[in-house]
Amino acid sequence: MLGQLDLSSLGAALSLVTLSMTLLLAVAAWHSGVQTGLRHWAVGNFALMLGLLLNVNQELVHPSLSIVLANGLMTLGIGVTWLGIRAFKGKSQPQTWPIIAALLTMALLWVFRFEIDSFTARLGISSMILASMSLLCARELFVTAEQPLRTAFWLTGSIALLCGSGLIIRALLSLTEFAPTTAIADNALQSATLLGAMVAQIWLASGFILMTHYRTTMALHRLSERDSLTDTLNRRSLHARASEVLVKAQELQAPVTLIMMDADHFKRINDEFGHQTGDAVLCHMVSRIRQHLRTDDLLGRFGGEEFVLILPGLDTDSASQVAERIRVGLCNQPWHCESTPVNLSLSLGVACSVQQGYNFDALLGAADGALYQAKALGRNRVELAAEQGADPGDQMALRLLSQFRHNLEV
Ligand SMILES: Nc1nc2c(ncn2[C@@H]2O[C@H](COP(=O)(O)OP(=O)(O)OP(=O)(O)O)[C@@H](O)[C@H]2O)c(=O)[nH]1
Repeated sequence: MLGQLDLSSLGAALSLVTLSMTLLLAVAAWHSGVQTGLRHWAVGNFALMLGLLLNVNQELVHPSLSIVLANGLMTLGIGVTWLGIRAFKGKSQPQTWPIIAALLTMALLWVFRFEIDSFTARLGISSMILASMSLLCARELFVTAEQPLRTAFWLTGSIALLCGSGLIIRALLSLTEFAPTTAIADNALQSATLLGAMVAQIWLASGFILMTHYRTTMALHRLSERDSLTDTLNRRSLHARASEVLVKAQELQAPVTLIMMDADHFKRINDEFGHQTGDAVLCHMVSRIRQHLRTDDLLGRFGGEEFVLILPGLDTDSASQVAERIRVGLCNQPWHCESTPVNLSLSLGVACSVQQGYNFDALLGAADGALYQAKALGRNRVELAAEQGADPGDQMALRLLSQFRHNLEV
C-alpha cells in the first residue's frame, strides 16, 4: 500500500507540516522570555524544513547538488535541535559540532555523487548520519527530572529514538531489494520515510512545547509556594503542607512536632549593619537550620524573622534535641560581614501533637506560647509548650514579661 502513495503529494504534505511546526516553534520562541532552547528548535526546524523541501523538490536546484545540500541542511537542523536540548538543560553549547557534522555529510555525499556515483551508498550514508544525530538528541532527553517534566522529556526522547531507529532500518533496507532506484521514485521505503518524518515533526515540536510548558508551570508553582528571600515555604503553603502532614500522621497515630523559631534582637542587626546584611543573615540562618533537617521536614517563613519547622514522626524529646542542635549550631557559626562576626541567636518553642493534638493552629498557638516563654526567660533557649489547659493568665504574663525585657534591652 505504501508503494502506491504518490511521492510528490507526500512531499508537499510534509513540507506544509514542517512549515507549520516551524511557525509554531518560532511563535513560541518569540514569546519565550527566559526559556532557552525554543529559539534553537525553531531555527533547527527551519533548516530541517529547507532540507526536506530540497529533498522532495530536487528540480528546484540541480538534482545532484540538491541532494548534497538537502542532507547537509537536515543534519544541521537536527544538530541545532540537539544544541537546543542542551541549552534547555543548561548545558554547554558546542556550536561548531552541528556545522562540522553538516559539512561532513555534504562532503561524503559529494564523493558518492561526483567521484563514485552510488545512490545506495548515498541513501545509506545520509540515513546513518541523520540516525546518529537523532540518537544524540534522544540521549540528551532520557534524563532524570522532576515530574511532570520527566514525562515530557521522555516522550520527546522516545520520538527521537524512534526516528533514529527508523533511519537505521532505512539504511539497512537500502542494501536490499526494497531500496528505491532514485530519490524521487515512488517506492514503499521512500513513502514510509516521508510519512514517518511527518508524524515525527508533529510529535517532536509538541514534545518541545510540552517541555517548555511544564517547566514554566513548575517554576510558577515554586514561586507561589516559596518565600523569595530565603526559599523556605511561605506562610500559605506551609499551612497547606503542614495540614496534609498532620492528617496523615493522625491516621497513623504518629507524632508530629512543630517548632517555632524567632531570631533574637534582629532589629539590632539591621540597625547596626544595615538591612542588606540583615537579609544575608536571615539566609545564613536558614542554611544553618537546614543542616539539621531530613528530606520530609518542612521549613517555612512565618513572618519577618520568625520561622516554623514541622518534624513528622518526632515526639517532644527527639524534636527538642533537634531544636537544641539548631540553637547551638547557629551560635557556633556566626555570619561574617567583611570579617566582622555578626552573632545571632534563636529562641525556639516546641509543641508536639501527642500533647496538643493534630490541629495546625492549636500546635502553632502552643509553640508560640513556648517561644514567648523562651524570650521572657532570656532568649537563646528552647522551651516546651505548656500542656493543654494551662492557665492562660500565665501565658499573658509571659508575653508581657517578654515585651518588657525586649523594651529594656533595645
Ligand atoms: N533585613 C531584614 N529585616 C527584617 C526582615 N523582616 C523583618 N525584619 C526586621 O526584623 C526586626 C524584628 O524586630 P522585633 O520584632 O523588634 O524583634 P527583635 O529585634 O528580633 O527582638 P526579639 O524578637 O524580641 O528578640 C525588625 O527590625 C524588622 O524590620 C527582612 O526580611 N529582612
